[in-house]
Amino acid sequence: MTAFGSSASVVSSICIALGTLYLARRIRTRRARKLPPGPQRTFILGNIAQMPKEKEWLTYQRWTEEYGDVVYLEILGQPIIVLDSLEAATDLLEARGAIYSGRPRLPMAGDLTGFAQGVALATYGSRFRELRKSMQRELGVNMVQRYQAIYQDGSRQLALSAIKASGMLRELVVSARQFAGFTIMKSTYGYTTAPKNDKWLLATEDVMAIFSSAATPGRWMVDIFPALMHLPEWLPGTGFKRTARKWRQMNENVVREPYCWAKDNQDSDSGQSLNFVSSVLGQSREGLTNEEEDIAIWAAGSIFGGGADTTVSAILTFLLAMALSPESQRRGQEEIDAIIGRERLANIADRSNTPFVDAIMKETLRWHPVAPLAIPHLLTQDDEYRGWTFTSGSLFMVNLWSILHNKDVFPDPESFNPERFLTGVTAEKAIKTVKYAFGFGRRSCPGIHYAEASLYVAIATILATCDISDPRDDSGKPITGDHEWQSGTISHPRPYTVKIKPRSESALNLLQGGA
Ligand code: HEM
Repeated sequence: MTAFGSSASVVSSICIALGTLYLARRIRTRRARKLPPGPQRTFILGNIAQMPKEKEWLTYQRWTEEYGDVVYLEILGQPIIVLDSLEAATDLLEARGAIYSGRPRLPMAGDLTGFAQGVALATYGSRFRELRKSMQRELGVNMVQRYQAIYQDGSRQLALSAIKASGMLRELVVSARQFAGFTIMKSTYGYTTAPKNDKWLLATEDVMAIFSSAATPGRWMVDIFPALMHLPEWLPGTGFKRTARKWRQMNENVVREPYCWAKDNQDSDSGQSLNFVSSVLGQSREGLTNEEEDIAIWAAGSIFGGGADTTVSAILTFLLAMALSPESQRRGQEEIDAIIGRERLANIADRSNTPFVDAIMKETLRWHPVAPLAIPHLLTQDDEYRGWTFTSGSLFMVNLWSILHNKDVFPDPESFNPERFLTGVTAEKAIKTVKYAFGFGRRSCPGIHYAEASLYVAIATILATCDISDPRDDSGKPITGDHEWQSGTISHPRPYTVKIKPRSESALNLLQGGA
């Protein structure tokens, strides 16, 4: 698929010429300002050639050692500032959240394909606030307790399918996806996904692949020259508009269809009252206005968008960590045996009584953060910081990976060590810092309580019932220490296998019989 047809028209040539002049002017203006240090830039292209293609977090961390914790980059005139310390990230994204909470505008993915209707790419403004309010009301720490039975059901299925997937490369990922899909679709819409090839999960996977293509940096000319968005579709070279129209329809379908299903089924046996949509609908006797319904549809859709891939990544990181760290696994199992016993499976309330298992979850989120660079924040007003001037429209990336591998807070950061949250002089600081795995300020993850509750139940269920061992990479070689993680906003471990066996016959019975 091409982003911009090969018959690149006169129109695009004019746009490129005008755009280039515009960029050159912007760059000249900016040169007069005091900017943070960063790698040497070239005229117009800026730092394009130096931008890392994989394990970006390591390159940014290396640049920090050279230039300091605030690094300035520029691509085609777009300022990008990398924040590599907790101090800089909280100073700007939290303390000055009122002006550091925008999101980059992605004309292809956001405007044309419609992803900016969801929370993660929404422009910072009144609609965004309504979306966040709806999510925060329904996903608060107490509200997620109502999904208890769903987390438990999903976790039993996850443990059983992980046992079946033992030693297999692809099936483990399928099990983790099924867990995320089941828990989210059930708690958001009351819909029970099919054990295999569920129509909505398949459609959602297609739409997530569309998002990856639509949001690929540099792929779409319209992302560089947003004015192209307004060209009519009949003009040669505007194939991207037809592609976007088709994609938009698919995107709208995956958020609207389950919502309509939930609405129709909320009083029947299959649609439970304990789901996000029925709860939102239940708050209004007269029915929702069109605006309220739009918020409900996209807030619900954002749960899948924000929660599915992140959960998969965390589960895969946890299983690998357990295979690589048998001592942590054994201590987690012993704690569960002693506190919860072998007669039932874990629930959310057990979390406060099982500090080591809770620490395994925290360490999973720290050891390799699900979103190592979070999602870029956009500055919406000129600002000054430590004597530097940042212009409105600058993008701010936080190197979460680096913050969560800071040796002063997390000594020996490469090793998986849940103990760091329980004892030692840095434990308190470690607990405070690890919450930033969910991002910063007004854009921090609204699913934090949901994610922690579902991950805790899944981790505790697997530890209680399974033994995990023998990690191998995709070529069958044993993994002994280092393993690689893939690039992307959501980063997964590179494909691997582990052996997963039931701990005992009674553990298997518990999984098969339900708690
Ligand atoms: C292990 C699980 C998860 C992790 C580590 C995680 C982490 C993050 C991070 C780092 C961000 C970006 C924050 C920023 O820009 O400063 C984010 C945003 C977001 N997350 Fe999560 N997340 C997880 C699970 C979830 C779940 C379960 C949901 C839904 C229930 C969710 C919904 C969202 C949404 C909607 C956003 C966009 C927020 C906005 O732009 O205002 N996430 N998440």
